[in-house]
Amino acid sequence: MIALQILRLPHGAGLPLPAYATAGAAGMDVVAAEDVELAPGARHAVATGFAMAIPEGYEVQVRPRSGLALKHGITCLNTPGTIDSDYRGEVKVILANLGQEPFRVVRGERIAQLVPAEVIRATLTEVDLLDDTVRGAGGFGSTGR
Ligand SMILES: O=c1ccn([C@H]2C[C@H](O)[C@@H](COP(=O)(O)OP(=O)(O)OP(=O)(O)O)O2)c(=O)[nH]1
Ligand SMILES: [Mg+2]
Repeated sequence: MIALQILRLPHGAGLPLPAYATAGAAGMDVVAAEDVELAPGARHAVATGFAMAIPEGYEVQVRPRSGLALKHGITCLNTPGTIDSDYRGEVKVILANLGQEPFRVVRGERIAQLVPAEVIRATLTEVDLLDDTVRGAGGFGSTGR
């Protein structure tokens, strides 16, 4: 459990803050703060009406909702979206319509979910040679279908 600070922005007035739908839900559902019509193939950074402060060492991932994906072809284009711990701007959900029909995003409807995660940072050491492995440079289906 981590504590997130959330700041409601003026256009988020009256909207529910992100919330877990059930006791065991992994993600907090996020609602849209604007109405948007998404044509097939279109994308839009949908306003959520809030900003937040995430503790250092964590991120928050923005993930699609499977119901919207399955029924309407609506996904988060950059899934999982990354909210950095030092970001203080409005959280936006980059929705894309991969379906065949126009999709209407309605203010107040749940469009995505937020999942906090621990961040492991790395240091880089430049070397002249990498160690040998059985896989070597094989990838992208090298082991068969
Ligand atoms: O779905 C998303 C993804 C990102 N962001 C915000 C928070 C994040 O901290 C910032 C930058 O995101 P990212 O690093 O993915 O984008 P970038 O293209 O690398 O932009 P930047 O140069 O600002 O890091 O944009 C969102 O609100 N929603
Ligand atoms: Mg970035």
